[in-house]
Amino acid sequence: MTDLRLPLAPDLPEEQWALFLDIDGTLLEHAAHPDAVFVGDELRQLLGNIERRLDGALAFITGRSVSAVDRLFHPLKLRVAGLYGLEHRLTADGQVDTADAPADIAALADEIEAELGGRKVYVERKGPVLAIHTRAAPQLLARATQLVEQALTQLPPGYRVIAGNAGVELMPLEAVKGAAIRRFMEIQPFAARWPVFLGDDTSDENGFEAINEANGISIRVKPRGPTVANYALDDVTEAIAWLEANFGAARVS
Ligand SMILES: O=P(O)(O)OC[C@H]1O[C@H](O[C@H]2O[C@H](CO)[C@@H](O)[C@H](O)[C@H]2O)[C@H](O)[C@@H](O)[C@@H]1O
Repeated sequence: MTDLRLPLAPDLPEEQWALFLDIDGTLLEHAAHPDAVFVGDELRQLLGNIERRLDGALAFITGRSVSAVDRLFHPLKLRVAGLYGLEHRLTADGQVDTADAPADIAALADEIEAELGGRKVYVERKGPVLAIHTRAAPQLLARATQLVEQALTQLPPGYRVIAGNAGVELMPLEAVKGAAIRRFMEIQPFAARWPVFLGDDTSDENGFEAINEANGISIRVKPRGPTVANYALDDVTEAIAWLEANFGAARVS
């Protein structure tokens, strides 16, 4: 991992780009609850314009489920890797392919919710992925992490725990953003383009690795810790301004 003092993302030259975007903390400011984020019409319009200008080579790469993404950005529908790549929608209007879950984690979610649910902790059930959000109760992050790590010991092999942004998530090992990006890069309209990925979180690091391997442009928004990304942008506002400047109305891919 490289130093935190990364150069700011530069203006990109005219090229055939493929753009991959994390959502929370990159395109959207964080909110107290996952459903409380704000998606403005300007952002919807910008993303729609970019999608057209890149001939469709734009995909969300997110920890949210595809259905949650569609609800947030409605009526805009884009290509998506949801649940860290356990779900894929390879065309904007296509079907959602979902990987099999190694185990049913609903009972574990019930147990964690029974202890923490009434204490401002939100247990987000995403099928094979479980997110415990402690943004509204930061003093319970350590306990939430402990409970999820205990849950891991009750599951068959094939799961891992990662730190979320103000929370912790339990997910299958196959849930990795790098694999999701590589999958898109094998198909049209992404193949043979130069990949760009903007993300802000630990779970985005492996996406940056996939981008770096392909000699693409990896950008960490608001870097707070070690990162393998090549460039940085200060915050969500700067990320959107950079997207507008490089892929928005004034530019053609
Ligand atoms: O991969 P991402 O698109 O960045 O999604 C990561 C997780 O984002 C959401 O949780 C985070 O954002 C919430 C809204 O700001 C915030 O309340 C929470 O504390 C954050 O962890 C989403 O709810 C998760 O499912 C995603 O995995």
